[in-house]
Amino acid sequence: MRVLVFGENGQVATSLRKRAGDIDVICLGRDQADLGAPDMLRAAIEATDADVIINAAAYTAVDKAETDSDQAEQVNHLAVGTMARAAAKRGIPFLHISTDYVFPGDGDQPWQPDDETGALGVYGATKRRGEEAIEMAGGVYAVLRTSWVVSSTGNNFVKTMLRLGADRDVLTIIDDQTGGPTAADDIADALLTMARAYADGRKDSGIYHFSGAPDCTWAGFAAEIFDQAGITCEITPIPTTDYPTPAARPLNSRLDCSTLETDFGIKRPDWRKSLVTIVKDLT
Ligand SMILES: NC(=O)C1=CN([C@@H]2O[C@H](COP(=O)(O)OP(=O)(O)OC[C@H]3O[C@@H](n4cnc5c(N)ncnc54)[C@H](OP(=O)(O)O)[C@@H]3O)[C@@H](O)[C@H]2O)C=CC1
Ligand SMILES: Cc1cn([C@H]2C[C@H](O)[C@@H](COP(=O)(O)OP(=O)(O)O[C@H]3O[C@@H](C)C(=O)[C@@H](O)[C@H]3O)O2)c(=O)[nH]c1=O
Ligand SMILES: [Mg+2]
Repeated sequence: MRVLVFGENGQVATSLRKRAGDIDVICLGRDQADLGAPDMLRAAIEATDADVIINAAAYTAVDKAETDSDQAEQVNHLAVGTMARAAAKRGIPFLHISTDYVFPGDGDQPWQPDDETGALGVYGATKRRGEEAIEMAGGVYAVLRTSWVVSSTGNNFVKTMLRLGADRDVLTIIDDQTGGPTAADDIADALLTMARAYADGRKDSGIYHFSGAPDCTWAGFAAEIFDQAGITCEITPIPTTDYPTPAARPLNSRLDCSTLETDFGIKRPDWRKSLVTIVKDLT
């Protein structure tokens, strides 16, 4: 089985190669497939002999997107539509990754895949338009919404905490945003399981949720990171209102992941176990 991946150096693309096993995973970097160049995307899909396509490339700089919205729109929406239409034309199933930031974050109930969206910022809004473009393309697809992605490569909260925690005696960390930290390796495993089902003939399309368990706040996440890394750094829990950022973030990022288990047998992984490997790699 062969999988064509858009994205090469990101957290999830790196994990897809690492976790491929006997699956032939071919990653296209910016030089081979720039998401700003629709012709390159169409040409790559027209030429591929892959059984499944996964898009692991995205504009993920949440705050920067507020002032760089044209670029975020191109990468997270327009390019995704181009890929999905080209995949539909070839009859190749298209797997895509989206985010908890498509939701407004009110309430305290886990979001269901068919709940009404309402992004608070440009990043989330462009990611939602990308999902809609896939739904409209008419092919076989699955969108996997995940949250709080961490790994031993790329930029993420674990790396930031290991860096800041080593330097400071005290850190103020948001304690009223709740969600599920998710290891890129676990996302890769989920996507490869899904890819296998589609390569084996699955025809049902849909949006699914996938995040690590248990849900926690960023302060709770930081505490576990410091604990595992043996870092002594006091955490002062703060409300979001004390941490102003260009983009607003959802307070409630809990994702109900049950349909992924029903349809694909994929359970929520314990992020604390996946974190052990990441902390080991980074320390
Ligand atoms: N990070 C997170 O916390 C979360 C991420 N997600 C989603 O998961 C998916 C994977 O995210 P993650 O692996 O963390 O992302 P990263 O930011 O680690 O990687 C994004 C990748 O996209 C590539 N990319 C960006 N712009 C372009 C472009 N114009 N042309 C080609 N490639 C481009 C980057 O390439 P280069 O290396 O060359 O810059 C990079 O390899 C994304 O869809 C994201 O929205 C969902 C929830 C949380
Ligand atoms: C560095 C730092 C961050 N924080 C907070 C800010 C923020 O709410 C939270 C996490 O910081 P980040 O910069 O990692 O947040 P952010 O980049 O918004 O993370 C998001 O990225 C996109 C791509 C997604 O799709 C989301 O699921 C989510 O993972 O921690 C503190 O409270 N104190 C600190 O010292
Ligand atoms: Mg970030």
